[in-house]
Amino acid sequence: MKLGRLNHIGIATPSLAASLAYYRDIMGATITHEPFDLPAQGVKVCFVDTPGENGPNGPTAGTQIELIEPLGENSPIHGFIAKNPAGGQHHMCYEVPDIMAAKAWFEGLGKKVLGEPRIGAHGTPIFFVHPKDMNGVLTEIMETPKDGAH
Ligand SMILES: CC[C@@H](C(=O)O)C(=O)SCCNC(=O)CCNC(=O)[C@H](O)C(C)(C)COP(=O)(O)OP(=O)(O)OC[C@H]1O[C@@H](n2cnc3c(N)ncnc32)[C@H](O)[C@@H]1OP(=O)(O)O
Ligand SMILES: [Co+2]
Repeated sequence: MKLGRLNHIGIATPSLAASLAYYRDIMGATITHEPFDLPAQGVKVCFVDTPGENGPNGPTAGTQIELIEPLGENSPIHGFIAKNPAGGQHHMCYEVPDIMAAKAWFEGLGKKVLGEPRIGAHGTPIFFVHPKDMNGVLTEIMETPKDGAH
C-alpha cells in the first residue's frame, strides 16, 4: 500500500477561539472553515490554511491545519489536553484511495487501529493508528474525497 498526500496536521487546543486568532493574526493563515461541532468524533473543529508560496515547481497550495477542541465528556482528546494544557501537535493525517484496504494493511503489519472507520471532518471515512505503533505520532488515515476536494 502507498500513502497519499499529507492532508492535514491536527493541533489540539483548549480554546479554538484563541488558536484561530493566533494562526490568523500571528501566522498569517486563512480560516477556511469556521468552527463546527463533530459529536461523532468528540471534537469541535475548524480548518486554517498556511499561506502557501512560490516553490521550485510553481505556486504551491498552503497546508491545512486542523484545530480541535474537546467536545463532550468522552472526547478522545481530553487525556491529551490534560497532559498538555496549552495544547499542541496531536496527529498527522494521510490520504489513501481505499480506507478498508488501508486498514487491512496496517492491521497486517500488527499496528493497533483504533476502532472502525468513521466519517471525519472532510466527509470521508477515517481511522487512527496508535502513536505507540507509529514512531510516537498518532496517525490518521483518511479516504481521499472523490471530488478531489481537500
Ligand atoms: C476533526 C475530526 C477528525 C478528522 O476528520 O480529522 C479528527 O482528527 S478527530 C481527532 C481526535 N480523535 C482522536 O484522536 C481519535 C483517536 N485517538 C484516541 O483514541 C486517543 O486519543 C488515544 C490515541 C488512544 C490516546 O488516548 P489517551 O486517553 O490520551 O490515552 P493514554 O493516556 O492511554 O495514552 C497512551 C499513550 O499515548 C500517548 N499519546 C496520547 N495521545 C497522543 C498523541 N496525540 N500523540 C502522541 N502520543 C500520544 C500518551 O502520552 C501515552 O503515552 P505514555 O504516557 O508514554 O504511555
Ligand atoms: Co484530523
